[in-house]
Amino acid sequence: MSQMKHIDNTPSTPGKFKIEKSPYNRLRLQFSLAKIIFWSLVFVGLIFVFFYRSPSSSSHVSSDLFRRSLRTSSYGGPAWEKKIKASAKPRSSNGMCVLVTGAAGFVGTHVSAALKRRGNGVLGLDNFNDYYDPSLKRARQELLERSGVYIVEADINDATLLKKLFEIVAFTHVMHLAAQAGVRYAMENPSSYVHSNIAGLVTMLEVCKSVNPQPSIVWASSSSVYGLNTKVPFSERDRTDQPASLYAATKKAGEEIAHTYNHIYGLSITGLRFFTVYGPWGRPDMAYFFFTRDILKGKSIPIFEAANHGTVARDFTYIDDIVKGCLGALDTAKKSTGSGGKKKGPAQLRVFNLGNTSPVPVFDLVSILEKLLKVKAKRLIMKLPRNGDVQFTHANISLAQKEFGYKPTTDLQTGLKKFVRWYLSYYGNGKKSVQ
Ligand SMILES: O=C(O)[C@H]1O[C@H](OP(=O)(O)OP(=O)(O)OC[C@H]2O[C@@H](n3ccc(=O)[nH]c3=O)[C@H](O)[C@@H]2O)[C@H](O)[C@@H](O)[C@H]1O
Repeated sequence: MSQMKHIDNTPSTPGKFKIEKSPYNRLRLQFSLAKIIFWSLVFVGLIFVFFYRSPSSSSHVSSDLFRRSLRTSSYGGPAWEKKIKASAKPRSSNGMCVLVTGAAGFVGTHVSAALKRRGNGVLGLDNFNDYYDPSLKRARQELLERSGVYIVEADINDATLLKKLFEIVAFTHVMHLAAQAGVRYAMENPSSYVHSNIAGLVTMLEVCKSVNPQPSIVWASSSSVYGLNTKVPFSERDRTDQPASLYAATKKAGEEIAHTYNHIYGLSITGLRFFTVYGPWGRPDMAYFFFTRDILKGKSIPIFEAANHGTVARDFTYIDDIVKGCLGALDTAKKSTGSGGKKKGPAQLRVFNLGNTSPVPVFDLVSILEKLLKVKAKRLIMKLPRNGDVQFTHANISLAQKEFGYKPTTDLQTGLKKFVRWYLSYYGNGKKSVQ
């Protein structure tokens, strides 16, 4: 009888679901249905994740977007390629042809203009981000366009675009200046440093290693890699394993990444450790720049001092000297040895300090500005914040001097005079607002 009951309760065909008659079986059916629905959803979800989140498909998505933008906007098309070719064409047939990343930036603009002036082919690349007033970057772009340098508007993380640029032009050199700069901002927006200074650098090197011929690369490292090093003046042989800010750490990481790409792929790479570069068309986030703005506005300026009233000083380096250093590094860069992503032999790997060799206390910087602006500064003495600033920097430049005759010639007084003249002509007497 119990067996009968069992058989009776077992459905023979879907149409004969006697189970419905039993509350227990109804529950079991509902449970099974719920299980089927649940696992189906999980399955569909996994398929979704696989197709939409896998690196290869996301690169398809981005390359699709790129292709779309090639067709519809300023990217792509014969007119776009013509502009690129014209900008990158050297005056003489065996001349250098340089891709300058961060071309609308402070150093990028000056280096691009100098290269163009001496007859090199130059193409700029910049993402025009709003870390500081983008209208200043646009003004620099206009300046460059007037001298025949075209800037492609894109991010260095856009590998598809980078590859496309190398298809259009066989760049002999890359001057890689695009970066997230600023020591203190790294506390506010750390990921922007990883995005530009690490991921962006790797993207750029990946493209450079895979193209044929591989270009030689010169790129911007920073004096900040010396971090807590106390041995002065800073020499390239000194330790750089104690960065004091995330900015410094990403630049130091960049130097190690450069070693890897040189070692594995035969890329010729030169890193330049810039020491607090200043001058006309400079960066508004830097002290000399916003001190000028605030002194003119009658606002107080925070001047940092170290413990026990210790002097904070910088080896301020004028932009024209830095430009000479960049050109010297490009001119002495040997060819990369790899091709098609394969190393054929050892390649050049260098690091140079580009500083001024005479540190000046920030107090003196302010005194010089007061005289030039003819306005008394409202000084607000503050303790050096623990957010990345180091007490002093001082470059030993003998290596760059030996290798390409680097010799800075502008003292802070002379350089600031040129900066102030530019500032007043660009912004007026503090009336035009600086963001
Ligand atoms: O050589 C570098 O590798 C770096 O140089 C630059 O960093 P820094 O040398 O720190 O320049 P910058 O901020 O102008 O401060 C100058 C001085 O003013 C002091 N300072 C600063 C701000 C303030 O409010 N008060 C103050 O006294 C401050 O303590 C310092 O002593 C670049 O920004 C950076 O991107 C990187 O390229």
